Amino acid sequence: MTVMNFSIPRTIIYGEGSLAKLADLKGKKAALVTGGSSMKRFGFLDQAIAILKQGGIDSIVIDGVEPNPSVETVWRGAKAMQDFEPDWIVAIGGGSALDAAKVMWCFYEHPNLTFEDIIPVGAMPPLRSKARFVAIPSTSGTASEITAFSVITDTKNHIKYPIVAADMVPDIAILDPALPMVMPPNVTANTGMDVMCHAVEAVASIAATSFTDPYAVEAIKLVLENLEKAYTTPTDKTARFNMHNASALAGMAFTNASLGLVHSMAHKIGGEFGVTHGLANAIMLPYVIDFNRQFTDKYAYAERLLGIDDLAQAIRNLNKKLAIPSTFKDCDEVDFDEAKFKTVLNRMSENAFADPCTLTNPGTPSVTDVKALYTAAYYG
Ligand SMILES: NC(=O)c1ccc[n+]([C@@H]2O[C@H](COP(=O)([O-])OP(=O)(O)OC[C@H]3O[C@@H](n4cnc5c(N)ncnc54)[C@H](O)[C@@H]3O)[C@@H](O)[C@H]2O)c1
Ligand SMILES: CCCCCCO
Ligand SMILES: [Fe+2]
Repeated sequence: MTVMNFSIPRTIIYGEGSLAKLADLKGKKAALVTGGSSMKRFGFLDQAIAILKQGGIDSIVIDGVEPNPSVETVWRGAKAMQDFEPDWIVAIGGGSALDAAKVMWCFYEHPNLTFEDIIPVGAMPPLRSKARFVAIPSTSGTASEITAFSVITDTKNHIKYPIVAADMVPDIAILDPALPMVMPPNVTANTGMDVMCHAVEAVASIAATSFTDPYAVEAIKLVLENLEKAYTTPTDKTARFNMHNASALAGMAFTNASLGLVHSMAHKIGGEFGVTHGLANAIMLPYVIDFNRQFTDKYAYAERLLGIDDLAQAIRNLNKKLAIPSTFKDCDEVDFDEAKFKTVLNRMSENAFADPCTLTNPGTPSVTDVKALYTAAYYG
């Protein structure tokens, strides 16, 4: 029997009003990292600055983190941290902001590293010699507030790299449902289906254990019961609270069990076309479940526990209620030009095959299998 590890943040603070707990941080200086538009617009960024000040902590803001954050953005933030020398890093926003902040933190603590140095799984050197990390998610969600992962895009080769390092698990996660409550319906839908995908892929993962399955199955249950409500009634506090917790629960599962082929493929089609991560996951998830059934009975395990007949069909039904298209061809979020799709298909399939998430897929696909799955998800 091999030695296993199960790690999650030391402290997870959740529920209405939990943002105020920032006042309990002990320290002198904090660097706040955010995308900036929604957190500024809805006042959460100013609230965080004021609460930190109450606790005696001065802060700077590193904003402008873009969706699918780039290496350039990470270096810009790391430089600002090297100049300010914070003892806390407070990331507030969506997964893009939280992910960018994690790698900024790494380059703040290790300024001589290159991005290529940290691409190999587990290659990042230890963190926390200069700062500790608080993550405050505004989407429900990528669960970057829980995970040992960060996804950064190399704009030179259009590849999204999942960076994997245990030290990147935040010290504190603050799950205040007031933040995701202001998400517009399309962001609610896309990020909510990312939660579903995290949970389903974690259950089917070859690294799934009795430590991870309970979190993953509970997350699937909460998404099935709450996502449509959060989408149709954005101010429903119970639905937002349950979705925000579902995101973190799924995160506790997949930060330890990792994911599978859907995420590998979502990373690479995201790098090529810029499609939103959760939307790409939502479109592809049913196709990959149908493909993976030949390798695993874990979908049937989850169906029995949840009392549902066909998980892939339940996901197709939920996608429809969330106005998520069943194919990339019908997806109007980005221009999925057919000629470009055909041109990049081979490269995208090879890159997805090489993505770390493929390692824990319940079965090993061939590059031809990946191409066939992209094609099925493109045309239907
Ligand atoms: N680290 C991990 O474990 C992990 C897991 C899954 C995905 N990811 C990565 O996370 C990124 C996606 O993050 P995301 O899905 O949270 O989206 P995001 O951070 O890219 O944000 C999407 C959009 O929603 C807006 N937004 C965010 N919160 C909002 C709110 N409360 N109200 C209104 N608008 C809001 C943002 O400004 C942005 O325009 C991708 O790069 C993906 O690869 C990381
Ligand atoms: C190896 C796990 C990487 C997780 C990335 C989530 O998009
Ligand atoms: Fe994801």
